[in-house]
Amino acid sequence: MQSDARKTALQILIKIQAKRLPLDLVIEDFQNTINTMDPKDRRLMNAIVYGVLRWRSRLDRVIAESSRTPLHKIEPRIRDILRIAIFQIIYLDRVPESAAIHTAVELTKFISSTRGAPGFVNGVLRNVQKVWTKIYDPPSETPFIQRMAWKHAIPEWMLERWTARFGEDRTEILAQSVNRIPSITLRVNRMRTDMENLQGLMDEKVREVSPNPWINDALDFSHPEGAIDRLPGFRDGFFQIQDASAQLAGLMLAPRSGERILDACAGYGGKTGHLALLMQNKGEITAVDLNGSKLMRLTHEMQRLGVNIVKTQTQDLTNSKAAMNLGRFDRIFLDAPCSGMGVIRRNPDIKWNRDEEGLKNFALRQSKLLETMAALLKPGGLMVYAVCSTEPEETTEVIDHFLAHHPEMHREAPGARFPDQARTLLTEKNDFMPWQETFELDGFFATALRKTGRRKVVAS
Ligand SMILES: C[S@@+](CC[C@H](N)C(=O)[O-])C[C@H]1O[C@@H](n2cnc3c(N)ncnc32)[C@H](O)[C@@H]1O
Repeated sequence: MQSDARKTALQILIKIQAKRLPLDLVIEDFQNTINTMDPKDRRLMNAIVYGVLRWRSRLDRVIAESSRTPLHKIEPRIRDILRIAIFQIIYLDRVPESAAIHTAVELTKFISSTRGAPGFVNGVLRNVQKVWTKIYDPPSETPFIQRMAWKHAIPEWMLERWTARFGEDRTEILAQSVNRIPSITLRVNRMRTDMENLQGLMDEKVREVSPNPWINDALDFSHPEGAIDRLPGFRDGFFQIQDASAQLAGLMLAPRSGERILDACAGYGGKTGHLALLMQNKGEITAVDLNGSKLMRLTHEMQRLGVNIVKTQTQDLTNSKAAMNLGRFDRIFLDAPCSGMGVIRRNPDIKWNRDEEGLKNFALRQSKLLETMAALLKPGGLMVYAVCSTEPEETTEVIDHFLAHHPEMHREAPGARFPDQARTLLTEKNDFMPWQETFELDGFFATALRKTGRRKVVAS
């Protein structure tokens, strides 16, 4: 019988590759299967999926060196099986080489009807041990960009733009950091419990639990014993998982009890839960997303947290006319869809699913969303524009372009709710822009924009 861990890992990798779908969405699709796995299998499955995506181009180099068939001519599903096996041989000490090869051959029989496929996989993998140590690291004379791409498994186009912006030294640190496995951060639900109680509950089920240095009411931890929803206090709504960067962006909006808030692009409700907490569950939050099934999950999430001030609406917010049906808001959080290039360490598929053209398309969509938000914000109101990226197209350039066309909107420094210790993460213009390589935070961008008056219509 084929091990569930490897089979599920393979199915996830095939789906990501074939449909260019984001890892988190694909994992969602497999959640029922994952929930039935025992913790050991689930850990192995996670290690394989994330490991293969993290090191993909390096693993492919080993395949190319070990196979007589050129890499691009190998059937994509067989390529994924080879990547899974090579990842185990190189990175997972606990898996003997023979087991990695045997399970790869079994997987091949399971998914391929091509007669020679199992023999081909067996033959390639028998060569791996001989070749991988010779070619895994680049020769020292390799030019910088190619050396970084080889060593850290990062596409050259990303390294080129980072090197042009930051120089070689910082790019190297950034390249290393995107492959580090980050700790997980949770936000304590103060309506249900407190830090001390939750830390006590967590202590036995996770490792390295400690208060997050940037923000109050947040705990960092690693190596959860099982799935997050099995951790103590989860079912009781004691916490929500959310990186400190995203929490700091929520504090920039600083919503108050009784206000009318729009959570635009609300997704599964990470920000919604935080905003409701800041409002002490008093007032009204309208959570909007293009994806209705995400909003259904958001509704369950709010029930779990004990939040009852949220109503949801499935809507395309790039259509500013249609959005007027939502009414006007005191504050708006726009968590815009983006490349996610600040969170590669959590979503390593982003390395292989993005290109420069795509950044321009994101920027166009972000600009349209900002236009809608400008119309929905009450005079005197505040909005926060946020993306989990630090690429200029999606951050400063989008905002500078927007402000040039909206004299009624102004950047504003975060208010008193923003923690003092995090002010070092603000730029000269008061944009919040932490760097993942320096601060152990997700790469992020958020800016607060105040609407100071009505927009003047200029006669042409
Ligand atoms: C960055 S994610 C939101 C994450 C969420 N706010 C959270 O904290 O968990 C961006 C969201 O924008 C949604 N989206 C994309 N295009 C949209 C549009 N035109 N109108 C409304 N929502 C959109 C996506 O479905 C996705 O859920």
